[in-house]
Amino acid sequence: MPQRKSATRPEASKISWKERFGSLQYIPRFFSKIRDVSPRLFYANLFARIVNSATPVLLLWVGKLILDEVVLQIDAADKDFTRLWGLVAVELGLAVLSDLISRVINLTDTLIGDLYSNRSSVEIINKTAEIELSQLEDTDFYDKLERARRQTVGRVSLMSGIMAQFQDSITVISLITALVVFEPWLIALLILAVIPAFLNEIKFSQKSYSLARGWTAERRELDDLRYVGASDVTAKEVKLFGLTGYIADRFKKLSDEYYKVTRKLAIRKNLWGGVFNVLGVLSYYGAFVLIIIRVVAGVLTVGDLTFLSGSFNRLRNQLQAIFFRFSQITESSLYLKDYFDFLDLETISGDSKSVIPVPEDIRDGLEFVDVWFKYPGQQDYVLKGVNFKVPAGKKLAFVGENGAGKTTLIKLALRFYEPAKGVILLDGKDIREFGKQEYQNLFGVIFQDFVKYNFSAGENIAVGNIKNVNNQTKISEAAAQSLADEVIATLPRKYDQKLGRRFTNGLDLSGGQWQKIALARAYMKDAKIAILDEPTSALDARAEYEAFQRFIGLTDGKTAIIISHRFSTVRLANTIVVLKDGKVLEKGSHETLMENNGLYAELFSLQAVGYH
Ligand SMILES: Nc1ncnc2c1ncn2[C@@H]1O[C@H](COP(=O)(O)OP(=O)(O)OP(=O)(O)O)[C@@H](O)[C@H]1O
Repeated sequence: MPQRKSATRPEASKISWKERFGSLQYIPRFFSKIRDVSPRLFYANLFARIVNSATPVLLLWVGKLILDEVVLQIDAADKDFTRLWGLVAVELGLAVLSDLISRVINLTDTLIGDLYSNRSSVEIINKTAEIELSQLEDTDFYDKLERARRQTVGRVSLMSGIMAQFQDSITVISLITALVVFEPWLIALLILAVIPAFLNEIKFSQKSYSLARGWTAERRELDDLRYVGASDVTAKEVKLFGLTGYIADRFKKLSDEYYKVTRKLAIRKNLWGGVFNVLGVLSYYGAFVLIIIRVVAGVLTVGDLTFLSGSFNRLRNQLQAIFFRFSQITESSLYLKDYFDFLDLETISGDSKSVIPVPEDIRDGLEFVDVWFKYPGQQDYVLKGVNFKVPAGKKLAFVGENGAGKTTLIKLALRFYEPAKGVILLDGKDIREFGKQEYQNLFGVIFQDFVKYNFSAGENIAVGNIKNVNNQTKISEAAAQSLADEVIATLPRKYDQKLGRRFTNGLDLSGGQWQKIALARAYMKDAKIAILDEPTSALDARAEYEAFQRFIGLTDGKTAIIISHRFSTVRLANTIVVLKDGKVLEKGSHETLMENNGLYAELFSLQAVGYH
């Protein structure tokens, strides 16, 4: 594995102040989404915050009145504590109320946060479904998706952050008003105390975002290494090949590099933060001394002293919190930009305006006419002028060496990608003219890398046509057709047996058993065109032969494409297309190809020898 040099690292891709603050424009859209999750909770939260924003200044004010009353009573000849106890009761009431409201705020924050995070996860899942495979395979795009996904939790704290900001701003306004009325010069001191710390905060949070963003790919690599090094899926190989040291080492190297840059930034941020904080403390004590002097001179009362110094201190802390949070908010809203960018992403090849209906029944067949294709961002063509036809109701098989382009042909037939040149026709019509969804619905496809869902056995079959997830008859029939019923009969909880090892009570199957389950998906829907891309490679030779014979028998009269490396299977097809380096080398029935004595005949004989 080539080691990358630190010099080639994306040294904190620069983000301008405009970009930084520009991202705040996403906040209204973000809030309207939050409100829509639950207007009741949202407005309750807002109301509670408004009420609670007034309590600090009220508490300080009542505290001042209490002290003044105490001083009054000390000197009074006729002591009367009625007012004093009344004030203490008010103070107590305010404190209890403030605590209760804080709890309401916390509760509604959590509830809205949970609801919103659930909803946005669903949104991301839905959006991903709309996106073209070619986009999903693009690294830049994948980074964007990654950032959007990672932020599900971050967005919740962003919400409470903004709400708290709103609440604190009201508190600050009330405290400032109190200070302006009493001692306006205190405000000047206050500005001196907080502005430098604020600028420092902004500067460093911007740097840390740039850094994290610049390192997205590396952080993804770290995640991947963490997964490879510590997962049940990889454990077998990692242990056997003794890879732990190698993986841990790679992880350590990369994470150390990342740590070094983040440490440097964290130290600088905290050093400067410390300096500016001292400035803040000095200004507070400056203000304190000035107030004391005025109290001693008799201009202010002792109550005023506690009120003003309390207000000043509270205001300083509150302002610092606001500024600190502000930089967090602008940082999170940069992620918000990633999230909305993702949601707003144009799905590239949407249907053209005038789509034509897909055929009810395939009459002519599926035809590739001089199809050329290369993967996005790649230099070389993977398909180079491919021509073949799957006549309606017939079975066609692809054979060819690894990497010849068989799966790519399927991806093109399914419109996951578009040909660079040439055209694919269904019943004589360019497949791009059909509505994509309707067109893709014509197919029943099982890929070689089919997904092993951590669902029940029944659901794992039903995914072939999820509408029928509750139709046990249909699921059992499909299982019987693919011989998955024999596998299911051995499971303790039969169709309800959870598969996979991820969850407790889950049961893993052998490769061949999984394939039988996956194969059953092909029988779940009455697809017009069935495609099996090597989903039977883990079956033993006899089982695969049997599976295909059944498949051909059960889909009699249906159009089907089969990819297999086993010639005993391939020969069952009506037409066989031999691919080599993205070109069709030969095509015809088994008999014709054997007579031709070309590559097919050679490979067939080679395998036949292997069987004897
Ligand atoms: N997403 C992709 N991006 C770039 N290149 C790809 C991608 N998928 C496949 N390729 C390349 O396209 C070529 C054809 O791959 P394809 O999967 O179609 O081969 P195949 O004939 O199905 O092989 P196998 O028998 O091993 O399954 C290969 O050289 C492969 O490296």
